[in-house]
Amino acid sequence: MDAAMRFKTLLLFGAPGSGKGTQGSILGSIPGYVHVACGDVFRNLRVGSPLGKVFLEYSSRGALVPDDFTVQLWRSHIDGLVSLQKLDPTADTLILDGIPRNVAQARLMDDYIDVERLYYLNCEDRQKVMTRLKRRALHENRLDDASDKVIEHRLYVYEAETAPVLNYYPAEKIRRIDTGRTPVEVLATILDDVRTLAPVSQDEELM
Ligand SMILES: Nc1ncnc2c1ncn2[C@@H]1O[C@H](COP(=O)(O)OP(=O)(O)O)[C@@H](O)[C@H]1O
Repeated sequence: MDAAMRFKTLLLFGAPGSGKGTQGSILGSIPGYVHVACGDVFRNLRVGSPLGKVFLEYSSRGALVPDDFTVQLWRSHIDGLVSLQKLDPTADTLILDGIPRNVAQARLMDDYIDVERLYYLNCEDRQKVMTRLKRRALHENRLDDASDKVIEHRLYVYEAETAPVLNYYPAEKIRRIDTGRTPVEVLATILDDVRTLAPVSQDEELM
């Protein structure tokens, strides 16, 4: 893709259970913003399909799915949104959650996305994170968060493979947000910043 055609993108970044999905789905309901959660793209694969089997094989033990496979799947999901006209590459801003999850993915995605901000949702309280993940596992029937062992492994993978992504993007694009607070407070902090980046609407330009 032409470099000038890269998707304007805001990244939601943070450990499992840090609230990326909660914030992403709210932000994605704002006109002009489209939320894509990589985990949801995987979970929507049919369990019996070859791709669905690959996903289950890795996610059930809390491991990352291989990079090429992940970025290709993400890319075809995005292409699908564009062809269904749910995403307008010339006007919309992508809100990505759960991808890139390591530096190799960040590199593979550079051709497609222009990262304007990375919101680093950080929760110091590990116990709070464990509680959130277990509650979600019960509600959403998620295999990966059903056992302490798998959760521990997911948190380990985050520290070892995902956290280094923070050094990949320029520091001035990163905003660190404490997610020990309520979702409303976290949202307000993100929105305060998002509005400084929001494109001026055509109506305003005409005024
Ligand atoms: N970008 C990615 N790269 C590799 N694996 C991924 C990626 N996104 C999701 N997965 C797989 O899907 C699982 C669930 O991801 P996700 O729903 O984003 O969980 P959470 O937000 O709780 O971390 C991960 O543990 C991993 O196996």
